[in-house]
Amino acid sequence: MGILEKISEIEKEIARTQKNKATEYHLGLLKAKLAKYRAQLLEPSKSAAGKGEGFDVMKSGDARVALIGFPSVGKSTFLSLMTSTASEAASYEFTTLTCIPGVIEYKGANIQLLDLPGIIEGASQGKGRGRQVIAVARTSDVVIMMLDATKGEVQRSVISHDSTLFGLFQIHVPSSPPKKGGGISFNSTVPLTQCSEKLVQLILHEYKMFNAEVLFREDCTPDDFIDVIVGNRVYMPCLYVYNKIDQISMEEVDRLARQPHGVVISCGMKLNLDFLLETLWEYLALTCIFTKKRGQRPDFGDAIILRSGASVEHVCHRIHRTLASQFKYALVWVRVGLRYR
Ligand SMILES: Nc1nc2c(ncn2[C@@H]2O[C@H](COP(=O)(O)OP(=O)(O)OP(=O)(O)O)[C@@H](O)[C@H]2O)c(=O)[nH]1
Ligand SMILES: [K+]
Ligand SMILES: [Mg+2]
Repeated sequence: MGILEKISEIEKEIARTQKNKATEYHLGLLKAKLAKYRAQLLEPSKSAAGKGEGFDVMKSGDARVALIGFPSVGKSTFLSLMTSTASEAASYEFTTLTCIPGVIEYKGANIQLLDLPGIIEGASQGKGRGRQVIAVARTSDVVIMMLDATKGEVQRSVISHDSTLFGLFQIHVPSSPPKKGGGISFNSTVPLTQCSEKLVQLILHEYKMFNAEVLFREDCTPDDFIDVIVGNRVYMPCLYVYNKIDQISMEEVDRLARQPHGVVISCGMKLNLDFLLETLWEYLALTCIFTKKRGQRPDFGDAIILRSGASVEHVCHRIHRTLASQFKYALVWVRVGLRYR
């Protein structure tokens, strides 16, 4: 049986199992299995055949942004508008079938923008090109979720609540090998209403973990616990962009513009694109370093652009590869802004 079938079998079994105290362990076990298979789906396949063809785009520039969304929301139109690359746009779904890179030049930075095929419900389970799209999205610094403003509400809720993009927000890290001896110790600092020692043991055994110290500091659900085991959830900065606002009323535009992490635009009428760039820039949280010669004003036209968290050593490497080894000290001035996340 293939993984997809196994997943669907388990999902069916979960659906037909009544939820009560007596079935709690059984359900927990099923969910653990389900999560395990899903994680397998998201791992790159062993055989190179059929894997990611047309999706392996080299990283370039200072940052990478992936365009994710349902078919025909205007992803390719957006890429063609913002970069000098043309990506075919048309009124039928699945116009784009591979990953198409372009470059946005903004504030002296080169931001690589990736156009991708439309995703459909069930993408993370391998439907359509879902797996490849998600794999590319995970390599980016910010994800733009593009939505059709005329269907914005529905699309956004599907994207964020359905398991469609489960994998996008979760980076799989293999668990460390078990320590010799020990077994499983179980403790909690709060009363647990949803997980029990037995259930935790079952879940851990399912993941072949026989030695572990488990401490609950919150009243977690079995799903929360599984998330912790499968890997650390890493949430990527994500901007919801409602395109095609030329098709909806002003009241509706106003309402969408107030959605959290939301920006409204129209590619067709070139509306609000500057604000989108400004917001994207904020989400990228890049650090701009300007150099200055002694006694002269800094050259604000020419920035060294680094990801946040970069060190002085990184700056040295960007100036000259031998600079770091001869480096003695640096004078650093910092410009602070109020609008930082
Ligand atoms: N009215 C309106 N139509 C738009 C806008 N932006 C794009 N479109 C149209 O929407 C249709 C789909 O655009 P695409 O850019 O192909 O959409 P896509 O998301 O790349 O589609 P797939 O590659 O098939 O997933 C085209 O007919 C575009 O002309 C907009 O702001 N307003
Ligand atoms: K299209
Ligand atoms: Mg397209």
